[in-house]
Amino acid sequence: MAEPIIETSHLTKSFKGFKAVDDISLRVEAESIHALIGANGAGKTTCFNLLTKFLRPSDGTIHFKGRDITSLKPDRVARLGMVRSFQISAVFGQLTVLENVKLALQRHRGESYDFWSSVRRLDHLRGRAMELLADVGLTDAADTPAAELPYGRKRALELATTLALDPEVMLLDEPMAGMGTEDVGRIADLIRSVSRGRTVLMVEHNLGVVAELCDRITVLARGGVLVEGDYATVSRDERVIESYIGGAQHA
Ligand SMILES: Nc1ncnc2c1ncn2[C@@H]1O[C@H](COP(=O)(O)OP(=O)(O)OP(=O)(O)O)[C@@H](O)[C@H]1O
Repeated sequence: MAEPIIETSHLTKSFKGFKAVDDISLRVEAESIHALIGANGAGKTTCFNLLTKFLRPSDGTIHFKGRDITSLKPDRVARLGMVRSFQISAVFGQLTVLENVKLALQRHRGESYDFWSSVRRLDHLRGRAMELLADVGLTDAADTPAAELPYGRKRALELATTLALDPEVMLLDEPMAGMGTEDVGRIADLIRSVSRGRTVLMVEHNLGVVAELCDRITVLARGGVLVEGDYATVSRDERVIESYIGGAQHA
C-alpha cells in the first residue's frame, strides 16, 4: 500500500465515558477518494470532526503527510493543505458567485483582509477565479448573487471556494445531502473531476455515489472499523450487510 496522506492511530473520542469513536486506525492513501460510511450513530461525524480538528481526541494520534497534527488548530491544519468543504464553507449570499471565489482566493493568498473595500479591489484575481468557475460549471452564473443560485449550484460554488484554497486533501461532509437525483449525478462528476491530483475523504450516506466514486471505503459500526476495502469487497461482507445495510434503510 502507498504511503498514507492521513493516518490515525488508536483514535478515540469519549463523551462522558461513552466511546463514540473507539480505537480507529485509519489510513487514507494520497490521491484516492475515500469514504466513511456506517449506520446512524456509527461514529462517522465524530471521526470526521476529529480529523478536521473540530473535536479533540480523548486518545490516539492523527498524522497528515507524516506530521503529527493531533493538537493543531483547524486553521493551521487548513493551511497545511487539509480543507473541509460544505457545511462550514463560507458563501456570502449578497455577493456574486465571482466575488465569492475572488474573496476565497484572496484569503488563500493571505492578502490583507478588509472585507467590504477588498471585494471591489480584487480584479487581479478575476482570471484565476473564472478558471475555477469553469472547473465547476458556473461560468454562466459569475455575476449572479450567490443567494439566488439553486441548491446544487450553491454546492458547486462551495467546491469552487474550497478549490481556491488549493487543498491537497478535501474533506467533504455529506456532499449529496439534500440533493435531487439530477444534482447528485452532477456533483459526483464534479467531485471526480476536481479530485484529480488531490485526496478526498468524505462522509456520505448515498451508497450509489460511494460505489461509483470511491476507491476505498471504511465502514464504521459502534465507533470502530467494521470492514475496509473497495466497494465490491465491502458490499458483500456479511457483517456489513447485517450491521450496516440493515440499519441504513434511510440512506
Ligand atoms: N457531543 C456529544 N455528546 C454525547 N454523545 C455524542 C456527542 N456526539 C456524538 N455522540 C454520540 O456518539 C455516537 C456517534 O455519533 P456520530 O454523530 O459520530 O454518528 P454518525 O455515524 O455520524 O451518525 P449519523 O449518520 O446519524 O450522523 C452516537 O451515539 C451519538 O449519540
